[in-house]
Amino acid sequence: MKQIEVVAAIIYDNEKYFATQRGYGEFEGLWEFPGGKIEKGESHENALRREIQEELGVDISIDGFICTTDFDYPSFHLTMHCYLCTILVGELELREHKSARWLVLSSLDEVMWLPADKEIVEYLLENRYEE
Ligand SMILES: Nc1nc2c([nH]c(=O)n2[C@@H]2O[C@H](COP(=O)(O)OP(=O)(O)OP(=O)(O)O)[C@@H](O)[C@H]2O)c(=O)[nH]1
Repeated sequence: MKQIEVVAAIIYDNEKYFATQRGYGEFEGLWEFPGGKIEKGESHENALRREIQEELGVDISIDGFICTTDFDYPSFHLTMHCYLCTILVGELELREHKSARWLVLSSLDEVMWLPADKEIVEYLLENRYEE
């Protein structure tokens, strides 16, 4: 089966987490943590900084590793590495997503997450990551 390796940013500010809604493709309308595929030879950190700059127009600080999750979609196997991040420079701008929300922990379940992200949300709820 096809393997996809992705990095995702759990962007945190003032007790809220930044969730984005996919604007195109098979999973349009579902919510995710921004990020994307790691290119050949690229480090997780560089991939994450590049993707977040491309998608949201901001520079981030990567403050810690949260977890890696694996998920079997019908047509590919996903490995996703999640990092706790904060915004360093820039104003958030939705260049690819159709919508975004800052969610406190208790409202993380108010949006329809991509299937692979449910485990991440549970992990955040259990571990209560903070700056
Ligand atoms: N960025 C991101 N991707 C996720 C998450 N959860 C999850 O299942 N994915 C899946 O991981 C895959 C890769 O993400 P991507 O953003 O690079 O995908 P894409 O299809 O838009 O890539 P493309 O822009 O190269 O076409 C997608 O199939 C996406 O649905 C998540 O929280 N963040």
